[in-house]
Amino acid sequence: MPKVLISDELSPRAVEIFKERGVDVDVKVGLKPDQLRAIIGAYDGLAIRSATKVTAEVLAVAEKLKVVGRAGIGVDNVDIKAATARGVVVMNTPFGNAITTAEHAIALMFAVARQVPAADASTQAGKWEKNRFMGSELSFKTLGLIGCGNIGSIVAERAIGLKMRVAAYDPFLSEERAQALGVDKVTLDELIARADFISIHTPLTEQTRNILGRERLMKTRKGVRIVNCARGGLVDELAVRDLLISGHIAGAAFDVFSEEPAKQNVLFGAPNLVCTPHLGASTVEAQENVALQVAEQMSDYLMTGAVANSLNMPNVSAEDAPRLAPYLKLAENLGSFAGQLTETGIKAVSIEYEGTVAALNVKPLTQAVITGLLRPQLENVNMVNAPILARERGVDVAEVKHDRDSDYQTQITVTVTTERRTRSVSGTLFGGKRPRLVYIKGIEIEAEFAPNMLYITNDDKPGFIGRLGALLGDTGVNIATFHLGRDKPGGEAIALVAVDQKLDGALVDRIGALDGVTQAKALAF
Ligand SMILES: NC(=O)c1ccc[n+]([C@@H]2O[C@H](COP(=O)([O-])OP(=O)(O)OC[C@H]3O[C@@H](n4cnc5c(N)ncnc54)[C@H](O)[C@@H]3O)[C@@H](O)[C@H]2O)c1
Ligand SMILES: O=C(O)[C@H](O)COP(=O)(O)O
Repeated sequence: MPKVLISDELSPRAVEIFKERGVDVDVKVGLKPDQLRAIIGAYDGLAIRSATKVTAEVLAVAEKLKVVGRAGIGVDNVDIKAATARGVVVMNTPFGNAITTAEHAIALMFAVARQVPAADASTQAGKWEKNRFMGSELSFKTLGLIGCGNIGSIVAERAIGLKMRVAAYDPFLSEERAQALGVDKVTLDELIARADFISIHTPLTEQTRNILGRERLMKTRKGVRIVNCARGGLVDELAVRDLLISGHIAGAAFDVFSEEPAKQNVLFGAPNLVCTPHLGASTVEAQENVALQVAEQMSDYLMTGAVANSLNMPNVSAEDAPRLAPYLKLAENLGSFAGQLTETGIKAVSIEYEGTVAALNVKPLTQAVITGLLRPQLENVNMVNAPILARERGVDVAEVKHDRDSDYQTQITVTVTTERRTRSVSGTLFGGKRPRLVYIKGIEIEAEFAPNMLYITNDDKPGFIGRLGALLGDTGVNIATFHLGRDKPGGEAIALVAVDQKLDGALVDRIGALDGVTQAKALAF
């Protein structure tokens, strides 16, 4: 039974879902980094929000970990590169809290435009300062959105409903989408020059860090109001403080901070500042959504191999997962076959899909081929890190789908090019389930993959089979199956022999020395 650790506050729905789906679950919230490191080795999955930091150090000791599930959107607290390198799938729930967060941005915009929190504190302190709190209408003002993805788009729709004009800066926003939303697609400079309100909705990445830095903030319109419901680190907090004090910025609302929990921050105490403690996603509805979704996604992955909303793996739907399972086995075995026969550096691999398989989502199959191909050289390779490891090693990977009839109803061909040669191997599924080799180097041969196999190439001359059989018999090796193929009579022949035990190196050398043998290799699947 796979075991998951929930290390941040999640709706209890998550625990229910994990249990219903056969996943064991522990809830341990508020662990310090060293406490997390001490226990993470026991878990197959880790479910988090934004508090737990999934660092390279944590991942290094997460021996069994297969999946990190983020109940929410931002994954800047997960070292995705390190997770990928260790073969850990990282998934999030990209939509579950988007409406809630957009609503919070709108709420903060109103709060800062009408100084609601300060007016509330003053009123409850019995001051009745009716003339102190002069606000600004939102209607007909320009809202500048930096980032117009899921949350930014919802903010845009709501703002348009409030009669605001919306200008959006987002390099990935198409003109058509902007038109459909009713927003002006602008450059960042245009946005800075036009906006009365600026709301930021990008992830925190190396490109977006400090996107509202001091220089840019100083170019904003005097009296601008700024809302950050995305991530600390996107806006220069010290510059905002200075500009609030100077009066250039009329108000600012921050839900997120460069360091969280933000017990102290340079912004605190600045005039017309509204702060909330990272509450963007904190509604009952959003928390139910993300907890349920993350538990479903993680359980599906652990129990069936289905992958949804992953940031480092191609998605595999729950429907596709059982259909792909036998193909994954075939793909990995074909890659492994090629990898075990490859002694020198691999320069390129081409994976061709024909027949039924070509209609499937083949990305995971390609990753399975690369996994099998690299495993003889790299022990820790798996489907998640295989593409990166291949890229790091300069292996060019090509994936081709053929719309043509093949000899078999479904066929995968793996062609590996090394410095010395190009070798191809093809396989199919018998009965839709059982992986079979059907061609090696273009030579027809039909064989199942077995745990222990002997691969031999030899000259097609009489007497070889007898000599091989005698040697195996004399050394007590039992033959399970024996398959032969050749390119032409008297030409190059291949023998693929499944045996009942692991073959030792000395015996393989003796086989390699038999008359007519050009190569002998023990293979394991
Ligand atoms: N305060 C909260 O509780 C809370 C809740 C949910 C999400 N968030 C934050 O909000 C962010 C946005 O969430 P989302 O669901 O809209 O994500 P999203 O991926 O749908 O949208 C992000 C948008 O930012 C754009 N973008 C990327 N780089 C950019 C750049 N350099 N300049 C301008 N735009 C850029 C992308 O093209 C994309 O359209 C999340 O990454 C998360 O950090 C915060
Ligand atoms: O990225 C997110 O989903 C939000 O920042 C929410 O974070 P939280 O789950 O810690 O509230």
